[in-house]
Amino acid sequence: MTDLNPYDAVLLLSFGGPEKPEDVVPFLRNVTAGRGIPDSRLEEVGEHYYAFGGRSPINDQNRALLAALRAELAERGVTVPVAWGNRNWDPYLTDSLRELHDAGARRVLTLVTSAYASYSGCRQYREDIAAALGTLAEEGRYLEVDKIRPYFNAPGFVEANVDAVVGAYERLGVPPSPDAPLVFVTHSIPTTMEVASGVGNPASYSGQHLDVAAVVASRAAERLGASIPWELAYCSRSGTPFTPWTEPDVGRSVTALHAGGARHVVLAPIGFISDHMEVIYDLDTEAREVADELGMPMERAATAGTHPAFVSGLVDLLLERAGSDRGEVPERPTVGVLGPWHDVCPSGCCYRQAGVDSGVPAACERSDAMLTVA
Ligand SMILES: CC1=C(CCC(=O)O)c2cc3nc(cc4[nH]c(cc5[nH]c(cc1n2)c(C)c5CCC(=O)O)c(CCC(=O)O)c4C)C(CCC(=O)O)=C3C
Ligand SMILES: [Fe+2]
Repeated sequence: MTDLNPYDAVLLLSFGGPEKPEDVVPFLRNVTAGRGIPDSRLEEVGEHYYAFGGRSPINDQNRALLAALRAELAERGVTVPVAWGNRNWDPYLTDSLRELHDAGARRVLTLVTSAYASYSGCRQYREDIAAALGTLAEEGRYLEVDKIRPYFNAPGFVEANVDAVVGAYERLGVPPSPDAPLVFVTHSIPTTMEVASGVGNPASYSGQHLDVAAVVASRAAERLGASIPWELAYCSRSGTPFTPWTEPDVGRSVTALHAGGARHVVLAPIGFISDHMEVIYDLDTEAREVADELGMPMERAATAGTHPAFVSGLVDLLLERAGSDRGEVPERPTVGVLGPWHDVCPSGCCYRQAGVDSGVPAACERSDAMLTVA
């Protein structure tokens, strides 16, 4: 039988986003607390949100994913509560965990809305979990939280992205070729974070993307009947101009492809799982302006969203993790060459800066037993 034992609750853990104009500034303060992001960048990012009525689509997308996960779990006979909590906005992680605790949960299995391993997509969420568990322990509420492995190379996520690339070329109406190349896009991160993401892992953040991109491109090419020239670009750089971040920016990439003779382009945001602000602003608004100015028809591939293969793949990962925890040896399917990531992070995994232990406690790693003693 399908069984989430020993876990008695599931938590969808995400970034959070503002829901109305008054939320924008306090949300940005939460995101950037102690991060050294210049005020000018914050004002600029605030404008992105105001341009969409002060509301990020991310919360509604998480509500939809939550509903889809509940339905898929129920379909498989798993009836545990499934909650949703955020790092930066209501519903906050601590409140969601408190509610789960008070409803009787003691062992919670988390999945974060970030598919790749890096400080921003892995350790930072684990730091938030540790902080929340600390707060709850002070209240006399004890919980243990585990997290599923990063799922960028899980078959369901990849299948959703293959469908998305095929769909984008169909809308473009032009087959893939050097005239119509594919640009995979993900969130830029500081190069120090990029280096740190590879320490103790089979590949760094960008290496993980390259591995998935190669598979997505070749499977989409098979379905489209033409090979796909592709590259990886980045969006949403912040920080000061003096700090190096992963490059090229997607706008530069599109411009360079045009200069090299391309006259159409497809963007595939494989770094993101839903059409949140980074996608609708940085790609659908900013990158589209670049393509429009060049007179280059552009299609943007869908994100995984609530694609059935993605949702059912996430449930597979929850069940897989439960099986491992029971001492079974479940299959851990992946695509590409890197293989499955660790279920439990090694203690030095995904620092913000390689070799620099910030001293901030992080949950879901090998040395966190103390945090979870009930
Ligand atoms: C790798 C990565 C992901 C993908 C993985 C994942 O999904 O987690 C991601 C997702 C997201 N990032 C988001 C929003 C923001 N990220 C910021 C800032 C930063 N992101 C970073 C990295 C990432 N971010 C980094 C290294 C910074 C610099 C500050 C720091 O070093 O920590 C800032 C501050 C202003 C700015 O500088 O842009 C904002 C507002 C939203 C919400 C969108 C919405 O509201 O719809 C989402 C899903
Ligand atoms: Fe971000």
